[in-house]
Amino acid sequence: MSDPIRLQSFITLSEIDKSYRMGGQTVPIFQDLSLTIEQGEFVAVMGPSGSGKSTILNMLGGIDRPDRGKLTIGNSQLHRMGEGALTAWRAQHVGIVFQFYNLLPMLTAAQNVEIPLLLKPLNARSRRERIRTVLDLVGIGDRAHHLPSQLSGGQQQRVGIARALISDPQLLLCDEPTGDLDRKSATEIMEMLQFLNKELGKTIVMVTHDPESTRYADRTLFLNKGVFESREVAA
Ligand SMILES: Nc1ncnc2c1ncn2[C@@H]1O[C@H](COP(=O)(O)OP(=O)(O)OP(=O)(O)O)[C@@H](O)[C@H]1O
Repeated sequence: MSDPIRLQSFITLSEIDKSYRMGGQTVPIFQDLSLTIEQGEFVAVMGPSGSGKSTILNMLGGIDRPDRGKLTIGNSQLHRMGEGALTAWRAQHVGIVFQFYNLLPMLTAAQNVEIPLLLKPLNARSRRERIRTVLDLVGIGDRAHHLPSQLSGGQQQRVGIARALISDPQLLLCDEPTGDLDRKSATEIMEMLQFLNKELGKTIVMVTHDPESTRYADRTLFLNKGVFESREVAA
């Protein structure tokens, strides 16, 4: 018998309103925004500065909350969760990859990757094994004891991806993952994300300004002033 949960979308934003308070004024970002993303999809989001791309990523990561509407990811109803529950949910279900890597400069690659595990009840050996596994997976097992300053931009981003993967989340949120990289490193990082999507089944939502990077996605969404435009991408 088919499992009805599997027939639902993995991510559903339904009639979302979101605004910010600025100097006593309310600035609306989204009104009635709806979107669905399937499990295992790789979705790119493009759009001009200020169109709301980061706000969407923040809501999907449980960092920011909608003012109104429903946001479900898997079986979790994020719009019903308080801050503590969202933090716990994020630690288990989401990995975030940043444009400027967000690595701590005084920690080695392995120590940076370990950070999300610090609050988990794991013994030192399983911790070390998991770290080694993800560093090998992203191709920098031989750089485990290097500091970020001893790594190239592409290698630092691999450490960032390893840190995002360490808790084995279903969802990866990538905020301009190639924005700080030259073309060759950008291509390597996009091939890595494609591998994680196609081979490991990670659902990926990636904000990008780089049309080349969208070629790796199943679907590209264009956001303009808080509204998704329907237009085709020239691959
Ligand atoms: N914490 C906040 N307080 C007030 N306004 C905010 C806040 N965060 C975002 N905004 C506003 O919301 C709008 C959307 O911002 P957002 O960062 O989502 O855009 P973006 O598409 O990611 O832009 P960029 O490409 O420049 O990063 C902008 O007008 C921004 O000024």
